[in-house]
Amino acid sequence: MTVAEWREKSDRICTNILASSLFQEAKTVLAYFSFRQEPDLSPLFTNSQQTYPTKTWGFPRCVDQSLHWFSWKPNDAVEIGAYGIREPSKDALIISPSEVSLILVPSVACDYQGYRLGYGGGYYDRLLSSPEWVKKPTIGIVFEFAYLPELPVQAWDKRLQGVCTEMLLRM
Ligand SMILES: Nc1nc2c(c(=O)[nH]1)N(C=O)[C@@H](CNc1ccc(C(=O)N[C@@H](CCC(=O)O)C(=O)O)cc1)CN2
Ligand SMILES: Nc1ncnc2c1ncn2[C@@H]1O[C@H](COP(=O)(O)OP(=O)(O)OP(=O)(O)O)[C@@H](O)[C@H]1O
Repeated sequence: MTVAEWREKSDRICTNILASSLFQEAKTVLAYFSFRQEPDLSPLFTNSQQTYPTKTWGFPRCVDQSLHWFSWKPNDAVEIGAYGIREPSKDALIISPSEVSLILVPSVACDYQGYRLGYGGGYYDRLLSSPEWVKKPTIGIVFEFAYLPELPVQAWDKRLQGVCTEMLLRM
């Protein structure tokens, strides 16, 4: 994918997310800082869309085998964490599960059943198997070419409620 195509498709994904009532009604949203060539959601949480200060955005830090969530807003510090992925500072405000109304999940691929392929750390499967997170609305974020009829499923794989591509947001 060229950088221009990546930017264009990422922007369309952002537009689809912005149009959804689930997003519009969410006060606190968990997202991710794009790495490699994942869809880039940064237009949503940097100044351009002005979701700040109306929304609180949470981003993960990898701590041992778990994801810990911290708030981040434009101009806050970012650190380079495990795997070379950007992370909020560990001194940022902690986001507690009770305040979270939507999780945007980075995905290598998603299937029509909502099953997700990630980078193999098992982080989101572990997160979504714990009682305080299990009922949270989740949207897998993928480019259309990675939205597939069926992925191989393992016993621990958790289904996502929705999938968003540059073509559609399906819940
Ligand atoms: N942008 C972004 N942030 C994220 C995630 C993500 O998928 N995307 N994560 C989502 O969990 C966590 C990081 N998880 C990761 C898990 C594995 C690898 C990784 O480099 N895996 C090896 C293969 C390992 C294997 O298959 O056994 C690789 O891809 O070379 C990177 C990140 C937290 N933050
Ligand atoms: N609920 C869980 N409890 C303990 N271990 C788990 C759990 N879910 C997954 N794992 C372990 O995590 C490992 C990686 O899982 P998988 O390959 O599905 O990761 P992934 O979804 O691609 O990764 P990521 O979420 O980090 O992008 C597996 O070996 C699995 O044993």
